[in-house]
Amino acid sequence: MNAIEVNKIRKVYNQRDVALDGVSFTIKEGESVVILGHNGSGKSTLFRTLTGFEEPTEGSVTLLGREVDPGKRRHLRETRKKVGMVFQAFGLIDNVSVFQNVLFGALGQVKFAPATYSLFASDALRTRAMECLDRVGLAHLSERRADRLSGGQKQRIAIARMLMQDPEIILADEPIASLDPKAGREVMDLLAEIAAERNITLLMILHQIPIAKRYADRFIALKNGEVYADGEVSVIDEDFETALFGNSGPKEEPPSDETPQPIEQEARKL
Ligand SMILES: Nc1ncnc2c1ncn2[C@@H]1O[C@H](COP(=O)(O)OP(=O)(O)OP(=O)(O)O)[C@@H](O)[C@H]1O
Repeated sequence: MNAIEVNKIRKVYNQRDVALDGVSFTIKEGESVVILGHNGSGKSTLFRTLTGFEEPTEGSVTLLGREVDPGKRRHLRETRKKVGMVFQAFGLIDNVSVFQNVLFGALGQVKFAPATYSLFASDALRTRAMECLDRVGLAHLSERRADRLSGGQKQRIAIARMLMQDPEIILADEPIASLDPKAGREVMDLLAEIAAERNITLLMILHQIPIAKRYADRFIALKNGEVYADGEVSVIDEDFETALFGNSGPKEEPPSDETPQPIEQEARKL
């Protein structure tokens, strides 16, 4: 089955700024795919349309066999429950414990407001939260406040939180852009292992070509809002990089100030 189907998506802002221009692709269940492209090529807009945070001007998106329609809120919420998201800026709640952060990953499945949530969470959910923490190797930090963690630990907690959703698709938007190389490799190893062991479809935006080649099977390159190339990562060479990014190569990301991106604020409301 196809996990993701993107059909002739066009997104025009302010009736003149074309961010996506007829983007189509399909991603099979269990595939691991990286989106590449220079700044402004449309990667973030594509992610926002995939999850219904942005309505395409034309075209359609289907996730796990269900059409993504921002107008149908309940239907969309059901679809999003199966889509785990990981962001550059982690999106954790700083002043509560690691355990509570992970528990909040199941918020879509219960009725309580976040403030009272951890008081009323069932034993089954608590046990699952500890299992998710254990899977990312950080069960021993469950009682620590989230803002007292390193960047790599924060991202692993964000992954544990996402696992509470039991996702079938993971969308990772520059998951290691704020991390040093060692922490970045650990997070990528973890994401890749989890995706492989659970047959989760993994779609990532990455800027580092060597990382993309190591962790994805396939790439989709965007250029000026169009699919410039789509194929196996093994074909990416220096000539291709130059053609895609110009002579300067992909832009280095500045260190993150951990300000949540708009999509994260939206995602937290779910
Ligand atoms: N809300 C918006 N209003 C108007 N134009 C927008 C909006 N969001 C994105 N754009 C424009 O759409 C184009 C694609 O932007 P997008 O953020 O999707 O690119 P990107 O590949 O994610 O870039 P980056 O790598 O810098 O994050 C850009 O020209 C951008 O200026």
